[in-house]
Amino acid sequence: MSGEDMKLVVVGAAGRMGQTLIRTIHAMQGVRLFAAVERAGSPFVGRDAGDVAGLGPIGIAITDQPLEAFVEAEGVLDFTSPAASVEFSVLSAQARIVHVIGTTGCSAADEERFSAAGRHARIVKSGNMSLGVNLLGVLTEQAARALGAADWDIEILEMHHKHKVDAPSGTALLLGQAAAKGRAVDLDAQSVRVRDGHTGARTAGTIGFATLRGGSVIGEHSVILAGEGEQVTLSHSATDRSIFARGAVTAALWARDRKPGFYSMLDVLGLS
Ligand SMILES: NC(=O)C1=CN([C@@H]2O[C@H](COP(=O)(O)OP(=O)(O)OC[C@H]3O[C@@H](n4cnc5c(N)ncnc54)[C@H](OP(=O)(O)O)[C@@H]3O)[C@@H](O)[C@H]2O)C=CC1
Ligand SMILES: O=C(O)C1=N[C@H](C(=O)O)C[C@H](O)C1
Repeated sequence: MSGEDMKLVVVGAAGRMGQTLIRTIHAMQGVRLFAAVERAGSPFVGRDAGDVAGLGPIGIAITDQPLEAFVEAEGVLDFTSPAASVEFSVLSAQARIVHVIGTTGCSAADEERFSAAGRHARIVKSGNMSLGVNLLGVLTEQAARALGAADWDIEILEMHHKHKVDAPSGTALLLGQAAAKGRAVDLDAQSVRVRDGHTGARTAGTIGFATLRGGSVIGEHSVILAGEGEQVTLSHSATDRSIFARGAVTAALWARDRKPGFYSMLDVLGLS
């Protein structure tokens, strides 16, 4: 275990999560911001990362040269877009460093690329980096196992801010996977992602998703288990993005001394 502060790069530094990560690194022990990256052509390139994050100047100019930053750093915190995260995973494998990926909306092909990068990098990826949601996942799996599919219907409801581009949220899918695991079924085969028009009655055993978007909502998730004459609702409300940023930094510190691999927040939190 190194006694030095872990040198971290934030990619997507000017985004909602990028700025939160910069403030969180500034406030946490054991880590320091080494570089901040935005895409080539971004108006934020060349600006002071601390200024952009609302901290005031910290002497780190946002760069559009990720590899130069990665080879000198120990970890990357990445909340960007699926295409960007795939590119960054190739670079983090080249640099053989820690890569924490919070990006959602990734395809199965993207996941294969991350897994391949995990042969050289230490990748931690999760649709939600908060302790609360990962605990909710464990509770969802237990509830789904205990309440049988013949009598209990599972619906997952989420709401996020109006800027969010993917649906269902990564968290909703994480919770759906947990419910499917509890029921020992394949989520892809059982999920109902959209309902519209004359849908017919609900098929027993399916796991339904409903998506709401509006305003500045950071993240609201509920897992509803609906039975005859009673309902169990498990839910989580995010009121501050720092919960995701603290989780991401914790994941980077956890992965620092691990072997290359593809890990989840459940591994980091000891909930797997
Ligand atoms: N797992 C978790 O706990 C959480 C996950 N998320 C996920 O994180 C992602 C980002 O969310 P959010 O911060 O709200 O989104 P934003 O759009 O605010 O931020 C994304 C940032 O990444 C930048 N970016 C995109 N492509 C590149 C690239 N190739 N190189 C460098 N920078 C790039 C964007 O720049 P530009 O605007 O120029 O495209 C933007 O600044 C989403 O997928 C979201 O769902 C969010 C919160 C928690
Ligand atoms: O885009 C967001 O904001 C969030 N995205 C993640 C998701 O898709 O679940 C996590 C969190 O809910 C915020």
